[in-house]
Amino acid sequence: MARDRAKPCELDQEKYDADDNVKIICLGDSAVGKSKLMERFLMDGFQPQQLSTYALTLYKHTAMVDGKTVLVDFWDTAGQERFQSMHASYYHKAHACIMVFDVQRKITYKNLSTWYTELREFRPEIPCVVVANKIDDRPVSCLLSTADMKMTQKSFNFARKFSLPLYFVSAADGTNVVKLFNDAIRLAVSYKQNSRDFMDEVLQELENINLKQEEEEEMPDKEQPGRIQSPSPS
Ligand SMILES: Nc1nc2c(ncn2[C@@H]2O[C@H](COP(=O)(O)OP(=O)(O)OP(=O)(O)O)[C@@H](O)[C@H]2O)c(=O)[nH]1
Ligand SMILES: [Mg+2]
Repeated sequence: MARDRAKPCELDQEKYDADDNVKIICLGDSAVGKSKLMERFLMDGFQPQQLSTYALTLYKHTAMVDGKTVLVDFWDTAGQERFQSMHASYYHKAHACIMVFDVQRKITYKNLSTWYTELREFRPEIPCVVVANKIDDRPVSCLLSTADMKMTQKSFNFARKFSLPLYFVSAADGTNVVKLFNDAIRLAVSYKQNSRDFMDEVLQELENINLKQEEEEEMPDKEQPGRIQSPSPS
């Protein structure tokens, strides 16, 4: 964020030149590591201080997808109970969702179903990925042992139940973070390009009408068909 704030002009230029833009939202209980994951991806850093997101932080990122510039808005919100039912505008026109839980705290895994139900109320069709964060806290070899693998599959079968991709990541050491975010961006772009979501079409239509009106207001002298033009002095 700080980086983007320091270069507002460049950002505007990028926005102007971008081939596309997408919105990706992040959901999950408080302290699962939503903000730290964004920090790791966007700034390649990790400050282990314990600051909860107050209400909403918007991170802007430019990505290249198949040779095209894509502007990505990452929306990060507080997962605290007092905010647990998100305002509808948080979901508004989102193209993908990253849903995070903490492998150390079972309750954050259990609460995924509440987050998922709310997500689907507002965005029934957008791609959603499930993220098991903080795998650095437990030995990775443990996750890979046969016995533990069974436990992992059994206890984390939420993703399988809803056919959602599952990523084991660590914001602290960076494991899988770049892959997670790059995949999420691709899913968002592909959803935006291919979706036949009715609400999206209606909203796009309204936006086009507004743009047309704005253009007409900006160009009042534009030649109107059938209008009589006074001869210009030669
Ligand atoms: N060990 C370890 N700690 C992590 C990891 N990711 C986050 N944390 C720690 O978990 C705590 C919460 O991280 P945040 O990113 O602030 O959590 P959040 O989901 O944004 O929380 P809210 O803003 O309250 O919703 C911090 O103390 C982080 O240092 C990780 O991958 N490994
Ligand atoms: Mg946060």
